[in-house]
Amino acid sequence: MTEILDGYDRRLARTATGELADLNAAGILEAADVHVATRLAELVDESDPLARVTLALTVRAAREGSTSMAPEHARELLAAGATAGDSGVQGGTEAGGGTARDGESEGNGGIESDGGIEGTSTASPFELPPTDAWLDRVRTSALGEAGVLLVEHGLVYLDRYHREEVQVADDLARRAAAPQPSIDAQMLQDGLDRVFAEATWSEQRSAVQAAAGRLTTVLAGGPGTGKTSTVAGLLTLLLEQAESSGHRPRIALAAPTGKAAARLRESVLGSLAGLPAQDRDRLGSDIEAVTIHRLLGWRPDSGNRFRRDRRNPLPHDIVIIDEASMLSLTLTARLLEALRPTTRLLLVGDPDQLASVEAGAVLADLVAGYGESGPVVRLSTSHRFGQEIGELAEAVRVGDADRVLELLDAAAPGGPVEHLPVDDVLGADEVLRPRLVEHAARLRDLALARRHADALRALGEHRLLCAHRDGPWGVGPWNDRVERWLGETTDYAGRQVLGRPLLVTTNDRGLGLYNGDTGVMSLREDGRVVGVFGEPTAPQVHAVSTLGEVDTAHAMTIHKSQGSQARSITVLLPDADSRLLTRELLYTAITRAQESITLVGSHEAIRAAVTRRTQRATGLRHRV
Ligand SMILES: Nc1ncnc2c1ncn2[C@@H]1O[C@H](COP(=O)(O)OP(=O)(O)OP(=O)(O)O)[C@@H](O)[C@H]1O
Repeated sequence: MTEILDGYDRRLARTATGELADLNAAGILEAADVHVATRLAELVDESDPLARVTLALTVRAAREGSTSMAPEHARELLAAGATAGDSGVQGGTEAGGGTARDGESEGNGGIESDGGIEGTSTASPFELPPTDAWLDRVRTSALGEAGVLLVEHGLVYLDRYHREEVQVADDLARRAAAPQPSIDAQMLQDGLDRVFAEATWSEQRSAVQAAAGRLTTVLAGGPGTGKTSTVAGLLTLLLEQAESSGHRPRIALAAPTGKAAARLRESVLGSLAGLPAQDRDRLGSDIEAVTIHRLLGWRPDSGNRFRRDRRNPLPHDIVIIDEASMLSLTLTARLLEALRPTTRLLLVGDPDQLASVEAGAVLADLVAGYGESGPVVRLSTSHRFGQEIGELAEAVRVGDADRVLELLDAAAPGGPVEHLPVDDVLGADEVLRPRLVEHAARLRDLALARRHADALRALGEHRLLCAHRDGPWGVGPWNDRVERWLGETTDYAGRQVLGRPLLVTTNDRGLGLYNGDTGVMSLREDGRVVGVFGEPTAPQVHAVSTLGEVDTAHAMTIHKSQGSQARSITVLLPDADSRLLTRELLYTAITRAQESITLVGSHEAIRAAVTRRTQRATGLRHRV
């Protein structure tokens, strides 16, 4: 959303001059974009204003999740800025739909404006030449000559992301060209007949068959399509293959977040439990899943480099990465370079979900780039949802807004799918208040009774999800509202401590708590207030004084909910013109629900969400 900033807005880069200052004042560039671009342009003595603007727009694109800048997006962005500037209207729409990212919903630097930003300055639209001439000028500019900016596939890259995209594509190509693992075909067939004996498992069976003979596999599928069952089946059959060689393969299970890693371990163990005894026992129960950062080994001197790399690769024979939709380009590059040439890699995830917080949309790119060929194996039948949620999720996934609205209109209140078609958020209070207060009160009662496992179980019963952090549809006000309602409804006045749902916002490896983990404030036997986290089967109890940064989580953002599920989900959708409202966001929210989903928002908001795609300019899909 393009905004006109007033002279006191913190988003203004005070030292900016010329065209960058104008674009900053028009709200097209943030102060950070201007600072980075100015510094890099100074380093190479760039004198061409067009090259400086291109650089700043490329920095902006990276901040918004793209690995490169697409000229047509930039053109639309500037045109929207000019419109906003001419009319002095605050908050024009961003044509071309820059990517709505976590940074905005999470940090929300006022994107959903809190009002009060006056149109006191005017946007000075920067005249862009025709695209070919523009890209030629970038190529021959000082920034282009110095390799700070690169032009390829009609996109403009910052050097780092270009390098990483090329590396990822090269590493994948090298792995595809290398000799593939040899397999005892008869043993594999016998194993598949045992593990996936019933006809309903044919998709998983084909997936394991394909993956068993490959160094790299991308296993793509929506929720409940049997991805974990495929992973469990593949692992046990690969272990069986290795038995005759006497070498037990080393296996790494990892995910981009700690929460997803913990869930991966639980679900692989759960899937193993359903296998015949001989296959279940082969893997054993001492499997561990870790974050990719931990797998690669943190380095205190670098946020982007790891102890494991080409010179010091991972010792594992099989590396499985779950929730691969959250993989950024940089992390993928680091992961691939840390694999030995003979290590099998299985990337598992749902390409239709929200992409990573950082630049890149690796899983979606690989699936789009390879199509149905190459290393991609797709699972398409969901075995988890009831029919209603499954149909709704599928209609959203394919972008059929009419069908989505038809399903919502036909849905009965109290059923697995529910729609509260309100324009004004307060219009939903009557339905939401009892639901939210009941859940919060139950958490509080269980905490008071010191029933930690039950409190964690109750946490997974319901979740309120928002697109934004702030504003009327945001997490902050809804957390406050639930606490106020709870205070009004019960004899607990003021802010509630016991039973307060918690969301961890930083990684604490010492405590084993990770960004995105959820827990409950509870009471220990000795009467101390503690935070309880983890699985109900094995609650982790930590004194409140030892906890790092935690937020209240009566409500949480859809971004933060990625990788987790709840029995029932309520989603607050913002106004139709919110740029965060995209198909990927709505799909991710709906697919968090195991048994029931309630969408709160107008028909226009739902239509806008289904039709607006997250647009990330990335070149990986053209390279693979
Ligand atoms: N082909 C199948 N036939 C019958 N049941 C299946 C099949 N595939 C999966 N299931 C069941 O569906 C449920 C979900 O499967 P699984 O956990 O493997 O899916 P998933 O894709 O990993 O889900 P998510 O990513 O949402 O966790 C499990 O209970 C599993 O036993």
